Amino acid sequence: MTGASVGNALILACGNLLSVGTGLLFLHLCRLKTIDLSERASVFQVLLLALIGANAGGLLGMVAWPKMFGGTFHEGYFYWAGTDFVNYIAFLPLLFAMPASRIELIRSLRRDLSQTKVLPAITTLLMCGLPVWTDNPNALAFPLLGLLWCAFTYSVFVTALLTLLYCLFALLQISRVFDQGAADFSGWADLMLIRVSISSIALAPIVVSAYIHSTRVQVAKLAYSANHDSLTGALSRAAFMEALQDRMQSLSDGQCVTLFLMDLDHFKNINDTHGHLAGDSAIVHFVQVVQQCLRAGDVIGRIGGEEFAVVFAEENKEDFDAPLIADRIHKTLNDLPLVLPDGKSLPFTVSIGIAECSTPGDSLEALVQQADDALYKAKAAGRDQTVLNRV
Ligand SMILES: Nc1nc2c(ncn2[C@@H]2O[C@H](COP(=O)(O)OP(=O)(O)OP(=O)(O)O)[C@@H](O)[C@H]2O)c(=O)[nH]1
Repeated sequence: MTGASVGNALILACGNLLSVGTGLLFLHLCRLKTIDLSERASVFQVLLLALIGANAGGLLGMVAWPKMFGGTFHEGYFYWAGTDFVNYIAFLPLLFAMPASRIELIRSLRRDLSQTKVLPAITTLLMCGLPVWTDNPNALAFPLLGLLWCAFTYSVFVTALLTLLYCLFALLQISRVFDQGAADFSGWADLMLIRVSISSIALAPIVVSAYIHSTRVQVAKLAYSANHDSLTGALSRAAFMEALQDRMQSLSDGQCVTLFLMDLDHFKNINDTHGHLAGDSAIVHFVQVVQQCLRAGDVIGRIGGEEFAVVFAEENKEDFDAPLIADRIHKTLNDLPLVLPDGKSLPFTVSIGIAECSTPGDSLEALVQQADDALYKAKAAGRDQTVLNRV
């Protein structure tokens, strides 16, 4: 199909198989199913994979080149290895950054190349005009600035896609200039050198993108652990107070902010009788029960050891029935007791203090104080019940 003789076609196919097979063997020996480009070390893995695969191809090139084109061994090695290296660097990042599903892929493209974010891609495209206009291979480094802007703006996948397009464009441009004799190439060595330089240029945006992505992932993890309780996943005290403050500030006429303070009853007994681990399980179980009784947008926080709070999403003062929700929590906790590892169930109860405020400008401290008073009353009245205070 390529016009090569059967023998040559066989050699080309063997070269590709050897190169790809060696790369796969490398992944297998490193116990890597794939390379996660959001890891910082991933670019070095891609580089190593490309070098190993390209060198395997180069070894076959040493044998094949003199037979096919009558050149020397070392020409065969450099041509073959260089071509494979550029191909690997162009395609591997895209392969490893490819989203798992087609839906994810389309979503990623839509998100990154939406009207508001398309400028870096367009700028890169325009920058590719300079090498075309000048027919000078040195100008092929010019679009790197645009690609780096893309790396700062887009996901690793979209950056890898744009980088691949740049590589294809650059390789075509070099071949065109080489074929026309438009530039001062002194032979295959120069051609290969510039191809390998293109792959180095192409690696730069991938390095930047992988670094930015892994930093974002780390920051998101840190932010999550700073704002959430590690045992239950509920908001931490500080993050909950911030959410409550936001709710109070966005309060408008006709709405109310409702705060639940909930404290597990005789929790010390659970720890003393069943051990601390059972106590931890009871805390986790309680949060799951409460979450079942809430709607999306309602926020639960862990305020202290066995004390929790809930603030509800925007509520219409007339329609919202806070005691009804509290009753649902009591009932669900009663119906679904914690089951211990030995199969025995461990029933426990909760006391709930509710405070509501419907006047914009009321203070958060007053609301918390009212809920705390209500909780104290619920405890004093015998526990396993709810008391409501209105600010
Ligand atoms: N297992 C476990 N226990 C906790 C945790 N945080 C707090 N506690 C325990 O919760 C208990 C709270 O005890 P108290 O404040 O006396 O309250 P209580 O026994 O629940 O009694 P009342 O609140 O008056 O009904 C203490 O024994 C704490 O050690 C936790 O994360 N895990």
